[in-house]
Amino acid sequence: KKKLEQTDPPRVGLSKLFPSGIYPEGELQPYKDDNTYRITSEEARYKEKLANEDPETTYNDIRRAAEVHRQVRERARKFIRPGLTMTEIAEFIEDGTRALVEENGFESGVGFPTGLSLNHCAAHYTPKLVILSQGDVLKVDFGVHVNGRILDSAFTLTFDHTYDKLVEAVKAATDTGVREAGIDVRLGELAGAIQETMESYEVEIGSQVLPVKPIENLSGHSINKYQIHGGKSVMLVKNSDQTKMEEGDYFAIETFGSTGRGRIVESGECSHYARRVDAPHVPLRLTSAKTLLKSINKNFGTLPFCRRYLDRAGESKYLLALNHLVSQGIVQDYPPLCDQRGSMTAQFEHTILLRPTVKEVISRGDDY
Ligand SMILES: O=S(=O)(c1cccs1)N(Cc1ccc(F)cc1)Cc1ncn[nH]1
Ligand SMILES: [Mn+2]
Ligand SMILES: [Mn+2]
Repeated sequence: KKKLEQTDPPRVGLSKLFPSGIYPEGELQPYKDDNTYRITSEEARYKEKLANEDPETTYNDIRRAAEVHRQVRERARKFIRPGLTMTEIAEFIEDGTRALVEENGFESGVGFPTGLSLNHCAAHYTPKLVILSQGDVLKVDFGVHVNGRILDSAFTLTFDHTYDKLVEAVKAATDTGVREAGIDVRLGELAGAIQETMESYEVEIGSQVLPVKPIENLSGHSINKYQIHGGKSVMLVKNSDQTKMEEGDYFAIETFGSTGRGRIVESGECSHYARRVDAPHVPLRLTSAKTLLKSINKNFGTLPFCRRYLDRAGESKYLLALNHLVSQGIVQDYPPLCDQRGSMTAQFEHTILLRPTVKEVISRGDDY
């Protein structure tokens, strides 16, 4: 009997490819110095067993999300070529994600809007009527969730070799961040390690030699159930944040390098939003805001969404209501984050899990 395989474009739900319901573990990295445990190794193994005893546990959910991410991105990397529009690329990724994760209400689906940030723009940017060009540096950042466990991973695509050193610098810096992360590691220290790797690279553009700068006001972040930003941030430059990474934390380790200022500003029309987990219960005067909030709660809860997703959910003429929800602090806006025009930025991002006995790089693939 021929083995059932994934198609291209990707459309076969993963439950068909993994009938056992058990999804592959990510890359395991031992913690740097094992004696940092606050608990004995027997206790650690016992906790491990509890958390991992049957395939329906949390670990298995995010591993399923990671396998979807790997299979979609493997095909997206081949599909994405100059001449395509950003909308065609976003729809390829989201249609593939929805099919493979077998989208089903709040149990599984797209984790957040696909980010397709071009050139000097680093994050939260998905231009509509823009066509990809040969010289572009494209950051592809998309998410998959299973039962609210969000897999957040991103990579950079280029179509010529001009910025190879920038891409190499950021891939190395993200791998440093992944390698140095661990239970009890201080966030400020981890940022210093990332900065050191990033700054050891430079890019030769014609006769110019440009240093690769970490983008000082972007960061990695902890991730909670249905909450893309869990409250802890991993900056990309050394700082005095003594906050420690803790056992059981999920972290998105993402680094950004730039040939520009190394600093982003919010710029352009916002497309990414999310209802705040701690949204205040303010009485809404604007009826349209009340109905839009109901639609956001029904369709997305606290998962990030974008205007395309509101259209897809049947909403229309919602901009005033959306801006009102933002001004009332009920919805958080995530505008495009861009360095100076003419500069180039790159990104790589992995989601890791700090298990009691071992660090798991859940989103690791043979591509990055
Ligand atoms: O910049 S963030 O807002 C942030 C970083 C640190 C603290 S909050 N952000 C979280 C997020 C916001 C909106 C989304 F639609 C998806 C994710 C990081 C990120 N963007 C893409 N991948 N990862
Ligand atoms: Mn991301
Ligand atoms: Mn992230």
